[in-house]
Amino acid sequence: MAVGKIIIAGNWKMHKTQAEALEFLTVLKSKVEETNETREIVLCVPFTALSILSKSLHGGKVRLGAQNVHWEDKGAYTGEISGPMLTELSVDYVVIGHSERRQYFSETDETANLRVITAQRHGLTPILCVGESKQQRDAGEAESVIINQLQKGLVDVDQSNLVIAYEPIWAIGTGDTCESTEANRIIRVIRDQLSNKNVTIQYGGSVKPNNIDEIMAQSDIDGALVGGASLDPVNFARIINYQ
Ligand SMILES: O=C(CO)COP(=O)(O)O
Repeated sequence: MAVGKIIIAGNWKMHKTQAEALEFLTVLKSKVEETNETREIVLCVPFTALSILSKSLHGGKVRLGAQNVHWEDKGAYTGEISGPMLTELSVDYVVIGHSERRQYFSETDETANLRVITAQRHGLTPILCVGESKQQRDAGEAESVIINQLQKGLVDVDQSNLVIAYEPIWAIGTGDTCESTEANRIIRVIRDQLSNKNVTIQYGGSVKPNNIDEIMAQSDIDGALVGGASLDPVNFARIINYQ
């Protein structure tokens, strides 16, 4: 059904060597040849796989994404990566503010905001991740947490080049998917916060071949950000080719 452009993105997190990435791509390409052009396919891969995939994807229907970008173009920031380093490799998307970055690497709404603005300055499309923890949900705070993340994360952001991913933390990597109707309800809450109502808003958290059809049948869900199930090309292709 979808409101914004449909984008199905795989977030490989810290998985796959270059050799494994190429092997994956060979299988995936063969399975998405017939995929409708209105569905954008994105692979958000480790930095080390960007170069080789960039060469193999050239001109194809699969787009490349990174998993982070720093707000400075260069400098003494050990372990970080800059916008020009990504655009040189034909990267189009970048995941920002993922809950794993927030939880394990002290990423904040303020740094996520700087990264989103920087991504846009370089012509990259940021995929800003928001979502509540189990504790926050149980306390009835899901909406207020997400609204706060959006208000801080979207300061001075151009909403004409933006993707939001709603990823409830308790549903990530747990097999515990958020009910699709509930994901749709929260995504409407997110859309209400935006000035551009056509922003692509994805759902992420235990998306699998057996639940994607129901998720994508919802009125406001414009795609998925897929973790574990995007590591297998057959599973990921089934998700891309949802009914
Ligand atoms: O974090 C996610 C995507 O960014 C979701 O991960 P899973 O699909 O493994 O739950």
